[in-house]
Amino acid sequence: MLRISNLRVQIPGGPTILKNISFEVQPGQFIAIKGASGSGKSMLLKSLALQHKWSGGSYYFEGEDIFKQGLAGKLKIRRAVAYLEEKPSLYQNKTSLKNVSIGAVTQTPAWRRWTGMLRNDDYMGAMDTIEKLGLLDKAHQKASTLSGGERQRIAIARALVHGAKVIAADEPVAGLDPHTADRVLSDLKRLATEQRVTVIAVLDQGDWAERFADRIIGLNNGELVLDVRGRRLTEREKMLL
Ligand SMILES: Nc1ncnc2c1ncn2[C@@H]1O[C@H](COP(=O)(O)OP(=O)(O)OP(=O)(O)O)[C@@H](O)[C@H]1O
Repeated sequence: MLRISNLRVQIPGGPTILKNISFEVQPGQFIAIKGASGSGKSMLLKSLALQHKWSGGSYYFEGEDIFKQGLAGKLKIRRAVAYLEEKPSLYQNKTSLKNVSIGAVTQTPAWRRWTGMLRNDDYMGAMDTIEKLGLLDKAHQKASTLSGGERQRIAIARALVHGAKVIAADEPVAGLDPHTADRVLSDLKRLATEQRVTVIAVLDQGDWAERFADRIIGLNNGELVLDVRGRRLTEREKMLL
């Protein structure tokens, strides 16, 4: 579904943040990214979502060479790969439902952001997705009153409603209590197994990666040093990170 070859990100006149990163991603996989602070985890997710410029490498999405397609290719990725920040930005004064249906700031025409108007099919689709994430009782609550875990799940619903096939979540459980973190990751896991949504999440703390992911990718100093499937990391592998 995604094929990344020799991804390189260099800051102009500055350091190289990612070097020769290559891997493939299948639909429905739940991939955890691990690595020390500054190893390039966020940059990798941003690069996959084309939120940061690539300095080199090739990017195939569903068999098509994205960079050869110019703007059309970039728009495809922007739609298909949703980058979720650690603390998702929501419109605080709008309800969960409006946040989910209006969409992310970058994807929404200005007039819809201002009016908050919804079409009927937007409304139904948004409510269905909110229900799938177990937040039906929060649909009409203002975003400013949601808990951290609820905000994460509303951001996930928003991404799905707007056509995301890949959720690239940057530390989605940082700062959440264990019960809430479990809930967020269980929802992501369910989306992966039942709806074939691909999840790529930075999961650095505790054993979340081992518990939820079916694959762990490890970064060290901008390089991919581990790609392990279906098992825990060995002590020797942990030393590589
Ligand atoms: N725009 C930028 N300009 C210069 N350096 C940058 C830029 N963005 C990231 N970096 C550097 O790239 C490196 C990797 O950053 P990144 O945020 O991807 O790390 P990370 O693995 O997510 O770290 P953490 O776990 O601390 O969030 C860091 O050293 C960071 O300072």
